[in-house]
Amino acid sequence: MVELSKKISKLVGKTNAEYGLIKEGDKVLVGFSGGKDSTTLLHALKHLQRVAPFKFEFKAVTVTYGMGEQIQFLADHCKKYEIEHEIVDTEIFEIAGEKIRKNSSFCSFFSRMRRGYLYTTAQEQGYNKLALGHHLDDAMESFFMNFLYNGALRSMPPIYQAENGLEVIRPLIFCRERQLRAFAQSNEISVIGDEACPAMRFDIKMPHAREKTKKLLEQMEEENPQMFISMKAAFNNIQTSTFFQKEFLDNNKQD
Ligand SMILES: Nc1ncnc2c1ncn2[C@@H]1O[C@H](COP(=O)(O)OP(=O)(O)OP(=O)(O)O)[C@@H](O)[C@H]1O
Repeated sequence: MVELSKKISKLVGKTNAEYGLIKEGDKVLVGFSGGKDSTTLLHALKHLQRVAPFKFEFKAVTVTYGMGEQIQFLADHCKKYEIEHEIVDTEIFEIAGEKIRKNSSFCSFFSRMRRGYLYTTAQEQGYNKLALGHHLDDAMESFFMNFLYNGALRSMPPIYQAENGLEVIRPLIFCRERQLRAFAQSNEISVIGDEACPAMRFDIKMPHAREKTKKLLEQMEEENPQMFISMKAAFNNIQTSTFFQKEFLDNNKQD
């Protein structure tokens, strides 16, 4: 059996209760890339199944891109830990090559297409939730990328509804990336590397904005080790009437 740290299991249980992520009778499809995040997610859900006072089922699904990925070890991992697993083979790589050039849009194309396959698989097989392995560092990176490069204040919610009614959930959203890395290392679980997009396994560089944002956050945290605590609190303390957007300023009174 794997050792899940108390910190991770507590955080996942708390997040689950606070946001109503998984409930009695849910059927949850788990996006399993084989990276440290989704691998931890599988084991966190396995643990939740053992300790939660409600029953739910889940299955891991790996989407391949038609890039000759070697993923037998993912199937082996799931078999070893008695986790149901399915591989959905696609030709995303070929379609991407035809549609876009080798630049940063490659990564968002991959992720949109992959999400599409996961939504369809969930819908076709009667799953009502899709769980993804995003964590707090992902949410903060996404916030800063949108803030600094895309002109939007947006991040990654713990739960949202996709167009087809499927609920997408992020049980690890309050875990730090380093906790997930430590989980994989201490259990000697082999995982796929941390590339921000599958194309990077080949000859495509990490998108400029993402790379810059990651570095920026690292530097900021070195100077202010409490930074993530404050940022997490800020995400729960959104004062919309202090910005420039007109619809939030109607009848705006401030002390
Ligand atoms: N090929 C895939 N098949 C199924 N689900 C995937 C796949 N790739 C990513 N996902 C899901 O989407 C989430 C976010 O993907 P992303 O590539 O941004 O994360 P990541 O940091 O590489 O995570 P991980 O460490 O789990 O690979 C993953 O945690 C996982 O749940």
